[in-house]
Amino acid sequence: MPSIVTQSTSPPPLRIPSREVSAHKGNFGRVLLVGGSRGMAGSIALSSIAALHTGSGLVAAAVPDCILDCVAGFHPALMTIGLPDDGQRFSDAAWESTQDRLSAQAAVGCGPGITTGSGGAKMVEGLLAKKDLPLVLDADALNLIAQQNWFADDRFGRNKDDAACVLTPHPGELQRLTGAPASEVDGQLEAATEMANRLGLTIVVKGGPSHVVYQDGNGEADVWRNTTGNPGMATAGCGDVLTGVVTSLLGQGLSGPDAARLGVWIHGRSGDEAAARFSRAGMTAQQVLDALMLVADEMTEAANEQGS
Ligand SMILES: NC(=O)C1=CN([C@@H]2O[C@H](COP(=O)(O)OP(=O)(O)OC[C@H]3O[C@@H](n4cnc5c(N)ncnc54)[C@H](O)[C@@H]3O)[C@@H](O)[C@H]2O)[C@@H](O)CC1
Ligand SMILES: Nc1ncnc2c1ncn2[C@@H]1O[C@H](COP(=O)(O)OP(=O)(O)O)[C@@H](O)[C@H]1O
Ligand SMILES: [Mg+2]
Repeated sequence: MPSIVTQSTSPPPLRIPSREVSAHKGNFGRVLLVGGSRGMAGSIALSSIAALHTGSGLVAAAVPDCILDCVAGFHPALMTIGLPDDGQRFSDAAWESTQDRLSAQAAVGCGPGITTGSGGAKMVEGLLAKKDLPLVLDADALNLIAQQNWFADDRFGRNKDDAACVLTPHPGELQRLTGAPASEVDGQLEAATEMANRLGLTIVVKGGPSHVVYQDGNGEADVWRNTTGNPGMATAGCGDVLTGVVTSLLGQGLSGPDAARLGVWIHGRSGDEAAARFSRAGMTAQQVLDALMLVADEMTEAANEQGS
């Protein structure tokens, strides 16, 4: 088991450049969040709005057309793309309708609320195969990979010339992916380390605390332990928020390991701010989302550090 590097609660593990006075939306990336279904429209909305609060310039949610109006209603700045559905969730035609939009995206996040139907499976398989596209996979996208056993061989592995691919499983999803019991933290980190090394992925093992497992360039995986966050985040949708945060940071040009570590750190900071302003028992993913806009500048270098 590789040694674990524990992050200080402050400062963050890294910082992104402060914003130039002349900045425009294009400087901060256009990203796409793909998922949602009837009954789980909130998940993809949480991910998409989290990307906006993490600083993305442009964010669109690609959702089953049957929930488009619902998702669009969550935030006026969010753009929405209605994809073919079966009345509940993506139909098999959804992936074909998505492909020609991907070249414009700096990063894609997929999985929240997508369910494990065949339309979602075609979407996830297509995204996994697009190795030039920075990608975050969460929730049912991970459950589909487990069900289809897509990680049994190296077909979807990414080498150092490929774009980043970040997985964000909670322990239940990681158990489905690797067989390592959700109750055994060391076993799960070892399984994540094996997958990170074999497939060139960055893996966020979510929990209290979360860990990020990633290849550090000399071919061996490192394990990084986060120290922000609190049990108040054990509430529906907090993982969906993280998916949007990491997707946004990939879209702003960070590597997989950097986007995952900084994303987990700022996500936990938002959870801590939400707990302080409300309560651990009473906070929801909405408050974590709202707190994100309060702490987001903690990720950037002070202007004078930039000399601007
Ligand atoms: N408002 C919404 O639309 C929401 C939609 N969601 C979606 O619901 C779908 C299912 O996700 P869920 O995570 O709820 O369901 P899962 O079935 O994946 O996870 C729930 C089960 O996994 C295990 N598990 C989860 N976290 C664990 C931990 N930290 N330690 C040990 N075991 C753990 C437990 O057995 C738990 O009962 C996903 O697509 C997700 O995006 C959820 O994110 C909740 C909010
Ligand atoms: N006890 C805890 N301490 C710190 N963070 C936690 C704790 N419980 C849950 N979290 C965080 O909340 C999020 C839960 O993710 P997930 O289970 O995918 O939620 P959902 O799918 O409902 O959005 C993860 O980022 C996890 O690290
Ligand atoms: Mg989740």
